Amino acid sequence: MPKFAANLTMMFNDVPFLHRFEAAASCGFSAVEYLFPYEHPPEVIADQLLHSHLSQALFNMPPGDWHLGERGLAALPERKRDFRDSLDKALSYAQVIGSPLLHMMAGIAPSNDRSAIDTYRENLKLAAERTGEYGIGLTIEPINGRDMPGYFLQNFEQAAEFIEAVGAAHVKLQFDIYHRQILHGDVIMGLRQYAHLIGHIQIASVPDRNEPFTGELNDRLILEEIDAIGYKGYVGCEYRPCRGTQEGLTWLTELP
Ligand SMILES: O=C(O)[C@@H](O)C(=O)CO
Ligand SMILES: [Mg+2]
Repeated sequence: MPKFAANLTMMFNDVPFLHRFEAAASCGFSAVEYLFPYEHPPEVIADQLLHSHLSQALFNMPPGDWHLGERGLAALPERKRDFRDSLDKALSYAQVIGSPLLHMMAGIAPSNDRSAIDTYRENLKLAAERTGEYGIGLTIEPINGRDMPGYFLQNFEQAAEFIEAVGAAHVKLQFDIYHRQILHGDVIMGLRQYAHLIGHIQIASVPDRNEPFTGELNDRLILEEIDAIGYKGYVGCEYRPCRGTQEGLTWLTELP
């Protein structure tokens, strides 16, 4: 079976963010991910990781103003300056925290708009160069438009084209099984097709984004396939626990 990372944005929400590291470790996790660390100094987060003996799997670049509905800046032609600043901030956090991966969110923009596409390509190239200098991997993730209406990157094939056009080995696909199923279905074929591009995987039940093994997918087969394609990274548990996080972890403790 693959190794798992607790997603601290969605899991352990009964305690404040900085307490979730210890909570994850006490449930047996050896790694964590979350959307954004930026409300806390990176040194404080690095301390939490150290004290809880956890590795950082990944986090996202600053998304713009989340409360105003922004969901990333990479495809926004009028926000190129802000994108560069967000990249700088993410890199400085990733260095202190020790994150091997950064996820670049695209933002809300029409997927077929020429200027959004050109901006996204340009920003992806810039982010690839900068992360490369720091020895950090970069991911992009197709996200379904039901959860994130108007999100620019809603297609796995388009994501693969963007990655291949950059042609840098550290630029990878974030394969979120939940989004994949909602966007295209055919999860196992998707894992096989994009095995060479996958840099990070996340899992949740479909359609409710709860614990794996509670939705419409055969999660056992999917986890076996993740091993079969030779994926060695973490699988992020990016789901909203149905009741308590710890009580809902039987799917994980009962895995062979
Ligand atoms: O799937 C998701 O929603 C996340 O992985 C993310 O990065 C944006 O919310
Ligand atoms: Mg995800």
